[in-house]
Amino acid sequence: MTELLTHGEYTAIADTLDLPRSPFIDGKYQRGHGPMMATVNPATGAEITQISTANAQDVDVAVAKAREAFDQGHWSKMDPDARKDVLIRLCKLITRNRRELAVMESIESGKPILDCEQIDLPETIHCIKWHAEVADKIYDQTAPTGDSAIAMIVREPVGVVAAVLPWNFPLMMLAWKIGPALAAGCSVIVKPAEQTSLTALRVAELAHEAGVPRGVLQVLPGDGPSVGEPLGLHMDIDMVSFTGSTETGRRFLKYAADSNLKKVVLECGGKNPAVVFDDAENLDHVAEHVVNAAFWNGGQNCSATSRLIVHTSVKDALLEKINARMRDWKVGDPLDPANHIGALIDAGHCAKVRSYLDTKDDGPFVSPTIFEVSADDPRARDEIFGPVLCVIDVASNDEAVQVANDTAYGLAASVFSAGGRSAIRAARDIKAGTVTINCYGEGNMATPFGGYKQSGFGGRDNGIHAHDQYTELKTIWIDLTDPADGDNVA
Ligand SMILES: NC(=O)C1=CN([C@@H]2O[C@H](COP(=O)(O)OP(=O)(O)OC[C@H]3O[C@@H](n4cnc5c(N)ncnc54)[C@H](O)[C@@H]3O)[C@@H](O)[C@H]2O)C=CC1
Ligand code: BAL
Repeated sequence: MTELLTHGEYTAIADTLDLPRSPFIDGKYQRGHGPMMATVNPATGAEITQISTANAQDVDVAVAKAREAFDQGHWSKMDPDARKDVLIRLCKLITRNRRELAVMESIESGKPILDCEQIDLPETIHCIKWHAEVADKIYDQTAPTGDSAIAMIVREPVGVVAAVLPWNFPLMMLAWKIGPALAAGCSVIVKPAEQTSLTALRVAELAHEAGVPRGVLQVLPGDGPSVGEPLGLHMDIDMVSFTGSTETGRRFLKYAADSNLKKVVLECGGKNPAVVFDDAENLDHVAEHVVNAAFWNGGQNCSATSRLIVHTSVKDALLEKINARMRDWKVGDPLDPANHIGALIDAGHCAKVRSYLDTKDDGPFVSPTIFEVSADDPRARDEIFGPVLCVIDVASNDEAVQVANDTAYGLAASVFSAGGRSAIRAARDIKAGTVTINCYGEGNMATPFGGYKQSGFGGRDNGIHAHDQYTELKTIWIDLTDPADGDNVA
């Protein structure tokens, strides 16, 4: 585990960061044609720097460069083991610069430095490495055609990919997209969320230093309408991989329909249940997982547990333990390694989260909050995306599963029960992309992540399955019959 520095040492690093300030296009930072945009420290409200943003004109240039790079084949047709080596080099460069990246991430996103150092940075490196290692281990197939033909089913990189990212895990979501996309041989244009551009820009620079050819990884900072929309509508982008709100995800489906039917993969919102049955064992363990799941990253996590659906018989005992644990979650300055919850991303988001709470305080910090509500209360139905846990008590285990499924979302869920069969039955019955039993988690890099219903569309991040997103299947049919034997035309 990364050794932490002191609050003062992190502040000193923050004061001396060399910050990227423009789009990264064609292997270098270039001034964009959009307006200058302030990037702001959510914890202090202070401007960190001004960033030159991209606009539709820059999107056109970046797409042309990405296409040129793809068609030249220096990356897309590079031997997979050579591509792997370059990506491993990138991981080494990220590791060498991890402290700088962790601080950059913390001051721009409000995430606790503790998480940046011990979760986001290690996971980012692990993700890119994992997919790099896959690059030279995926085999193509041949189909069962019989003796008269051989049909090869080959994977080819999908082409030019736009990765449109959220602000809640700027580096990790970057890695979830570029890891498999670059490993597959695609050219990638990243649009970071407007609140969090810095680390994506810096990683693109490091990727270039590692040997990723120019045009293969480009980063266009800017807002949704100025950069996201032209990417979504572009006629020469083959695919969009998006993580963010369901509302914006829906827009990308429309953009695709209105342009070139580009492939769209969406990882969207959630209202994720933790279901606690009457036979749940070790309520301390349950409380620990529920608290982590609800409040990690200030609840700004698409897979955060935001509904605790608990059998009446264990509710009071469990809530007592949850309340006791919540007190350990310190909220405050993200650069202080003692804090577990930093600042929420911006004032607009704080106002949204607070509109569900009774508190009248303001400022960027929101303390963890628990409500007991009925299943139809808006707090139990809307994605609040803050450190807020709604508790719904139920009279039976069957009712718990029914309430768990009573949502438009289906990203993640957890089931706590000592009964192996009933827990597995519940895991099968809950409509969600990831269901954990007697723990909370998103799986690991080897397991696919994505949602049912309005939580997702078109594919999965992570696991070998992520590579399916970024490849097309091509059939190459070879006729083996001898023309001299007669008419072979099917
Ligand atoms: N699934 C997840 O991981 C996330 C969910 N959310 C949810 O979404 C809510 C709103 O947060 P936002 O930052 O507004 O999310 P968003 O979905 O609007 O933003 C995600 C990305 O989409 C881009 N975008 C926004 N509008 C666009 C448009 N018209 N065309 C193309 N691209 C566009 C943004 O610039 C950003 O890069 C949050 O309160 C939360 O409930 C937010 C971030 C991540
Ligand atoms: N937790 C990973 C995906 C997301 O929250 O955006």
